[in-house]
Amino acid sequence: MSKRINFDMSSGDKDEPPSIAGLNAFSPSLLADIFNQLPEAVVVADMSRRVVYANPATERLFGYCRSEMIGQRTSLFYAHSEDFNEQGEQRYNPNVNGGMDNYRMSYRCADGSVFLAHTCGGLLRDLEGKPSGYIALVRPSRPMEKSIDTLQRLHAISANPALDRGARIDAILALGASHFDLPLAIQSRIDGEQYLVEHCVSPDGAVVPGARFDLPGTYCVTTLRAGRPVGFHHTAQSELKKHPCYLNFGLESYIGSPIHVGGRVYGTLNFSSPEPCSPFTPDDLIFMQLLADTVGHEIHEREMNDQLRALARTDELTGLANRRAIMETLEWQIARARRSGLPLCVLSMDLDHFKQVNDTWGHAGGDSALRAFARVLVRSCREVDRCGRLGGEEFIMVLPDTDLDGGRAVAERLYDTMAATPLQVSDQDRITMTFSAGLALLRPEETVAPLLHRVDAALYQAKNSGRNRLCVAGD
Ligand SMILES: Nc1nc2c(ncn2[C@@H]2O[C@H](COP(=O)(O)OP(=O)(O)OP(=O)(O)O)[C@@H](O)[C@H]2O)c(=O)[nH]1
Repeated sequence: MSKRINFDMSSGDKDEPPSIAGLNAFSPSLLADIFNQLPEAVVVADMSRRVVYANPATERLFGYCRSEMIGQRTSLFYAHSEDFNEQGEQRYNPNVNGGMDNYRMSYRCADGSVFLAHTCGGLLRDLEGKPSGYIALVRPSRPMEKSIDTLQRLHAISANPALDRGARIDAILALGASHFDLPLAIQSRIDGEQYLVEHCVSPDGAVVPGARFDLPGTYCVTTLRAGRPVGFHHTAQSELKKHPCYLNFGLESYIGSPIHVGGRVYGTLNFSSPEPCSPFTPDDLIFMQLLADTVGHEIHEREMNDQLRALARTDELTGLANRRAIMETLEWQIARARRSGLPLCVLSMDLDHFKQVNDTWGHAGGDSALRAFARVLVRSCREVDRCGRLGGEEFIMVLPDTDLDGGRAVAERLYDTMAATPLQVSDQDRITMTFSAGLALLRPEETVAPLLHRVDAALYQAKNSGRNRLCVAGD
């Protein structure tokens, strides 16, 4: 049968904290067991403020081993000696009436770095109520609950169908900035020695998407060299104090990770601040990796979607725009020409006697000729022109800001190039091929279908009147 214990939690007075008298008798090692497991640093000092106990979390947080702390004055931990004196007046003296108290304090680690932390501390009294010493619990800035909360938020962002991929990355940056309590958040793409900001959270607007920096001038060069998450919480106190990023931007604290996309290093995710912060824990670095992996996944998905979209709009054989893509371009260019009042021409082309190529050199020979013709088209047009393959041996060119004279000039150039460029149909053979073409100028108020109808009619006319020629569409 289990032993019943009276924890005596029900103090009659609601303002009094519950008593835990009896617990010690139940388990004398209880307090030590708890202190050993706590993520908070627990320091107990005697009446002269010399350390008599420090738990394992104190060693981790401050970087001293226990023997270096025991017997030392607690001034060892303070960043500023005046704080030690002030706390001695306010809290850590036998004359204070209150018990434990919560406050924030700047501390200094064994390596000289400084951090801010929440502290709960005050006077201890013995069983007779006489002052016996002092205790302080120093809480690292990110307790476990905060990490769980951040994880839940991260999941909510990734699973939110209302957010597009860019909005998700922005939301992850904001989440990471709040998690680490570092105001500047950047997702970068690395392009050679260039650091390109793709997404950022920058409270003062000092960094904007599209900004470029030399990679060696950023802390991320360190992260990329390490190939894993890296964090430093007080640059002035570290070997990075001569780093150009510190000299130019004065960023005291930084945590960052490489972003991997499809097995390659894409860029970095990083959070930073002009202020020093609490030292980063191993958990922080794991968390950093998790955020960077999530961003990497979003970028990978975006790239795959872009590739799929491009594939759905590309003619597989020639790499030109396919019918669907060229129709969209035409719609868009017609709307643009209406707004601008500038002319728009469409040139439709069909290789002559193409069937004979297939019959002589086989389908592969015909495919080779189609690819070679596509290359001629791409080489002959301006960047703003769009070439497409409608199917079979029929091709089209959309020529913005081009009148009929301009369209004729394009066609003539193509005829000259084709006459001078035999197309490859097999390993050994190249043949000179001709094509027939129809040209039409967009009329006011005309839409895609009637325009294409007129171009087709002109092409048909070119075929019927002997091939290897251009006919211009009339009414
Ligand atoms: N190799 C290859 N042949 C294709 C492709 N698409 C259509 N063809 C062939 O292209 C040929 C078109 O023949 P026709 O419509 O008679 O045209 P043509 O021989 O060029 O004659 P004209 O246009 O009147 O000068 C057919 O043999 C089709 O099978 C393709 O993607 N690859």
